[in-house]
Amino acid sequence: DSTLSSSTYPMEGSKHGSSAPRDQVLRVLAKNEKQLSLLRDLETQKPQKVDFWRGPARPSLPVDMRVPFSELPSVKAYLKSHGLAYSVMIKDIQVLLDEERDAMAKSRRLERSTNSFSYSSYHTLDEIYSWIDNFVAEHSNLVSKIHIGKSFENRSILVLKFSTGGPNRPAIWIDTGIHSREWITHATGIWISQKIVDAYGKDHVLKRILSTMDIFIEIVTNPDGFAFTHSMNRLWRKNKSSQPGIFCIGVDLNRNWKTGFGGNGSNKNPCSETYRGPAPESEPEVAAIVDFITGHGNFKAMISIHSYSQMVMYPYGHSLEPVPNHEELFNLAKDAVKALYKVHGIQYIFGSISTTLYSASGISVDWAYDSGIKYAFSFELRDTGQYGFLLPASQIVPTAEETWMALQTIMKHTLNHPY
Ligand SMILES: CC(C)C[C@H](C(=O)O)[C@H](C)S
Ligand SMILES: [Zn+2]
Repeated sequence: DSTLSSSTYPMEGSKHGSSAPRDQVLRVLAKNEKQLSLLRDLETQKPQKVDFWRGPARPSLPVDMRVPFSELPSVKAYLKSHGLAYSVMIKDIQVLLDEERDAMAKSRRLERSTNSFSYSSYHTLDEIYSWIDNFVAEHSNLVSKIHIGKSFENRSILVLKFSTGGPNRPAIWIDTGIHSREWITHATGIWISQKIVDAYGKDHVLKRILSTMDIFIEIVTNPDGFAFTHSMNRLWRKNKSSQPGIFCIGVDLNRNWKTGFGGNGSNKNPCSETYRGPAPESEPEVAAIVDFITGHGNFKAMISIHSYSQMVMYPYGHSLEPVPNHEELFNLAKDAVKALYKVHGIQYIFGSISTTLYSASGISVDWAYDSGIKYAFSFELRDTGQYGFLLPASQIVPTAEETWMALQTIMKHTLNHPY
């Protein structure tokens, strides 16, 4: 029931998927709008020929697309016939998938033998949920676990609350994993959670932040999709909701929010990777967050973390209209990117979503902004395409360390600019 003909990768057990995919990821440099629209046409063909890892945005930004092995000849011919220059970015996805799975198996053996948790490895949903229980039990003075709802397939949706007391303090929201294939984001969310409890006693900025504000982190924002990336399709992006009579599965949870819902930059085709769903907040994973944040009523910042491309962006995605405090957000994004760069020399770009990347409607940070949360950002973590979503586990800690500095910059600004 995947939207792409041949792209299932049974991860557990079998060495090679049932369909030995040998899919490739091509990087296409479109010279102009005409060429970009030729690429967009590829997505809507039946059966879907390509899965955009980086969708058509602007001529200066590369388009990365995964092509099933069986479609490679026709897609390459299509590109050539339209004068679309391309290079092979990943020549055989299965090699990276095998390396990733072997690394996880090795780490799992070590974790079990030493009864420890490795912050430099990727984990399954069950491993993350049991880490959450141990983590909360170990740091109950600072952390608690909140159950904000159930996913479409009835999995618990969990949020970590970091608080030093006081009812309903001004709060900061961080979510990772809304797109299930963006594994570096869950791993970063876990590392950052650990960093908060580690640094709380020592880091004076963090101490100041937690003396007046609460921090909420939702690590697995799309649990059904995440479980599916481990079981059947590592490159799954959406949730797993289904509708009677509709063949394709899943809604893009970052197109299902009310603000700008249905605009261009989202797709009404259920087989599209950016399918917005039948109605705003139709998806339980989105409704749970909306209800929680609205019910709390005192959130001052939202940071939604994605991968990949190395960007820090702010609203709007659904319109080219600058938001009222766009200058403040531009300067804050610039400071965040500078703080990030200082750690490992990784260069991010920044700006508003619609001008920096592409128009995207029904996204979480536009909803947050229009709900009064003035400091709303969407991060795109490493890398810029060498590995894409299949970023090696060796880059988890370096990525998390630099992301932490960007987050601290935004949290400090929020603390110093109460509203
Ligand atoms: C704020 C938006 C544009 C983020 C983007 C997406 O949801 O498409 C990620 C890169 S997947
Ligand atoms: Zn994403």
